[in-house]
Amino acid sequence: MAQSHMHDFLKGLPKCEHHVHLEGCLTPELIFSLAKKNNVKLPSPQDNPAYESVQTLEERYKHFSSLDDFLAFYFQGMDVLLNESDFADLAWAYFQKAHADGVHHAEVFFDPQVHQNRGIPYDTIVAGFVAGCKRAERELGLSTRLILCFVRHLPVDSARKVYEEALAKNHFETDTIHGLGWSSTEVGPPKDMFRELYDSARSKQIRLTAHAGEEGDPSYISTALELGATRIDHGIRLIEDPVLLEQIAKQGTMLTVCPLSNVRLRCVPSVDKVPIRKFLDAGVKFSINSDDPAYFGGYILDNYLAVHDAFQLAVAEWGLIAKNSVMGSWIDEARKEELLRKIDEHVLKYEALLA
Ligand SMILES: Nc1ncnc2[nH]cnc12
Ligand SMILES: [Zn+2]
Repeated sequence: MAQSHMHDFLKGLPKCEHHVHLEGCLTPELIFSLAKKNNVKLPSPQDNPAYESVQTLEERYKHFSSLDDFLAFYFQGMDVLLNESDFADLAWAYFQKAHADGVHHAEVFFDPQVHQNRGIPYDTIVAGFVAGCKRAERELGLSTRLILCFVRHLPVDSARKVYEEALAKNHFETDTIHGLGWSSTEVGPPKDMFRELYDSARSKQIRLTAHAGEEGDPSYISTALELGATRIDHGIRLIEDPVLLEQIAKQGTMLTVCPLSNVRLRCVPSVDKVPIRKFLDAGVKFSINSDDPAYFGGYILDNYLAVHDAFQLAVAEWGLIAKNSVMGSWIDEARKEELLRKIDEHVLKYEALLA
């Protein structure tokens, strides 16, 4: 297919995004403007991480040496979020961009422990993000899911505290928060540090996902599965364990792959080394996602285009990826049917266009 047609096809292909951190949508422009509005003092150019200007920050983002090097900037950037409206505006900015990129359904992560640690109340964070989600549903027709992420660099006690607060407020039963994940630094803290919390959540039928197999070896993935995760965020190192790979393919567990993130965080040297072709050949289901688009040089469509550049997938293969993304979403059957139909129509139109 001609390149320009392929761009139009991928832009219009109905997408689901399952792996995007709302705090990872905080662009350098927004960091500097919110710092000014909220009177937050950013670290000086001599500090690490350093904040001098939008341009120097953007430049620095091109040279992350690892996940932890990135996380220092990611957690620092969040300091500028103070008010409910800051959280709502951040989510809304993401949803507008996602909608323009052809996203119909978005499942978004947030890291409440990190905000609570700097004195922001749980209610401020959740009310702001929920408002952004509701606005996207109302004004853009997107369906949304909000996933609370435990972070691996803070004590389990702080995760327990936020989990208990969400439970006490009935946020899981009222579809305010639709599931739990874990993220942040991978190698170092105990692999199963959230065992007790995930056991409890599992007994309450709360949906579970987990970041695993990004920098960490495949045993991080098997631990996440053992603790009850039904999706794996990243999971690219699955390719190093053929037995686990076969098990995941057989179970139909979906990986939420983030190609541009993997390159920026040096998990792979280039997009063509993300195991897209291997996953397709092995029947491993995956979606393609942006992770932290403000930090990694692209939103979801940029990730789709980068994968296409690297792998030259056929229209039918893109149709399969889009449909697997729908099937791996935490939505009801009717919404799944609706999105699957839209994908079929879109694929048919482009096949016909080029026949
Ligand atoms: N890529 C990533 N890996 C782990 N934790 C994260 N938090 C935000 N982005 C992340
Ligand atoms: Zn992530």
